[in-house]
Amino acid sequence: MSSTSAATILSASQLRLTRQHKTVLDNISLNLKTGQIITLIGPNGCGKSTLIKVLLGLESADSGKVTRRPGLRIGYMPQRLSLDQRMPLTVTGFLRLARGAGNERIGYWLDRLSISALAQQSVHDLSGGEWQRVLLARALLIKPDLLVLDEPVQGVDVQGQLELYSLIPQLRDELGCAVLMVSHDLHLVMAATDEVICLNGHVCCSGHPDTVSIDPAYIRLFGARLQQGQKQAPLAHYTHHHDHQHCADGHVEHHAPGKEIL
Ligand SMILES: Nc1ncnc2c1ncn2[C@@H]1O[C@H](COP(=O)(O)OP(=O)(O)OP(=O)(O)O)[C@@H](O)[C@H]1O
Repeated sequence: MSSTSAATILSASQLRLTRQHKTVLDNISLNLKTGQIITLIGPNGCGKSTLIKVLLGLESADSGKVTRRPGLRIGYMPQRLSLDQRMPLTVTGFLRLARGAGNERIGYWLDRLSISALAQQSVHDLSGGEWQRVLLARALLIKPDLLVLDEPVQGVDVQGQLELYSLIPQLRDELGCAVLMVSHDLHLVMAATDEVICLNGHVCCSGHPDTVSIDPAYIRLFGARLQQGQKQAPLAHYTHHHDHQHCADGHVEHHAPGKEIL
């Protein structure tokens, strides 16, 4: 399905949120359609997780509007999920707690995510990467219309990151859902996303990776492209090509044209 003709399932308009005198979200608007994969990127503390929580209705913005399609099923893989260490819980037991999770579906997703061998293992004994896959299975179990992944490759080794990112468009196709994810791994995520939104309190820049990747501004933002004959792209650098400055209290000071800050 072409994302331009697809239905909007979630939109945000002019979101603003301040916490302890710091502007965390400043005039954020976005539109997410069925089948679309949008990735939020930006430095630590730039508001990515907060934006996700506001979009999901877990936190309220001070102003602005979030509209979710009525009845929208959201599978959310949070950045962190603490479990009571004293509670004995196997992976299967944990997944059974998800809404609508029967043994057959649990078995399917464990197999699909290559973690069947962990089915009876205690959740407290999982490695970081294994736990991420279990959390992903949990998000998938509810047959989401929207899959929200907050840093899905945290604690995952490089091979595992490649596998997980290549899985995301497959899951989108299989479920016919939209995906909204947070990532720091620009070079890995480019192939697995339709649109990148670069956040730093406000939206610094955004666009389709194919278009953005041939734009000189993209190269300044995310590093050099693959050169002819080069087998591997250099790791993307996180640098901002800014026409504005972020002040300590979160407000943004704009500069006159020609006075850009790199
Ligand atoms: N309840 C709160 N009270 C005060 N400050 C908060 C609160 N919630 C978030 N913040 C601040 O808002 C900013 C954005 O936090 P957020 O977790 O959204 O960042 P992030 O982009 O997800 O960061 P990271 O990449 O490190 O996960 C941070 O500076 C954080 O300290």
